[in-house]
Amino acid sequence: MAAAAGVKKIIIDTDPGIDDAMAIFLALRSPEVEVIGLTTIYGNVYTTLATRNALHLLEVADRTDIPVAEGSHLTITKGTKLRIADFVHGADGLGNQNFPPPQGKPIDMSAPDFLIEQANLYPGKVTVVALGPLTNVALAIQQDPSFIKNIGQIVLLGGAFAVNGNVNPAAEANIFGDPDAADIVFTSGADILAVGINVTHQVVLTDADRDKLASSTGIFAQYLCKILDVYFNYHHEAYSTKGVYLHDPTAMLAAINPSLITYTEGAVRVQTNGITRGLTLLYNKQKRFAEITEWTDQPSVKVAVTVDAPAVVKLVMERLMD
Ligand SMILES: O=c1[nH]cnc2c1ncn2[C@@H]1O[C@H](CO)[C@@H](O)[C@H]1O
Repeated sequence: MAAAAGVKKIIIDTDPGIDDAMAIFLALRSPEVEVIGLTTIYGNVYTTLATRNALHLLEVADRTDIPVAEGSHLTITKGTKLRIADFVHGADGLGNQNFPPPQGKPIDMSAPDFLIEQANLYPGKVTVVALGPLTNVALAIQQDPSFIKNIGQIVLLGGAFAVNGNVNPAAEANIFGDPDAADIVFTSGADILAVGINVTHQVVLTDADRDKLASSTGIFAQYLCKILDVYFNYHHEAYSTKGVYLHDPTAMLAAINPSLITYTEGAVRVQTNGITRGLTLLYNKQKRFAEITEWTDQPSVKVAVTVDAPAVVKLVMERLMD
């Protein structure tokens, strides 16, 4: 599909994942962006299954023209003990539906190499929307010193800024998945917008919204209603909210239309060990500390603070029911 001028090119780094599936479909239904690739990562599922699910979702959407590049199977420190959130998304990552295996295959290039290639090809024009742990993005930063200047923006779903996490009171799942990678990304100097669960927990798709989705004949609405049960059940058990949090769709819409959120700026560091491993801490730079520390001269990133939640839910509903 040829892209019109002014359309933002995006690469979705993803661990599908039920809310990832929603975010991917949302991007495919958004005229403001052109999805130029998916890269895969562990998180909600292992990387091999994330790749399979990414290919499957593109087949459901009839968009097999979009390449899928497989990402890292290990953390950036070569850790093999991964925390996989199959209890949120089902063993298959997509609501235990036993979908047939996809026909397609990933391209013959790793996710970090694909990110670097596309950033070089369209300098300043590509947005990475990172919906899982940040290993692939950190590897791209390490492998190519010009990546941080060639990449347009990195919009990431991650962190719990001044609120409790969702893995434990300290940490949000994507940052907890690879805290070392997250710290590399936050301190890289790239143009970064972090959308944390302090924001996404304000965006709830209610049981009534789901019923409305179910009444739509749109292919995405029909497909999502099949896989959403597991995600709703998990939320009913784990939270007292009457509905599910729209983490990945909110980050996707923040990338598509930044006016849906407001943000603050400052340096972000990630705790990489101890009981607060995965904690994200924002330094607002309002005090000039005399002492030289790990915070001194760190670049500023954008951290989302408010969201127009009704507008986000409305867009999600409209575009997925279309
Ligand atoms: O309770 C949870 N534990 C682990 N992962 C979760 C939980 N809830 C949602 N997610 C997944 O992690 C990201 C947001 O942190 C989202 O991508 C969501 O799918």
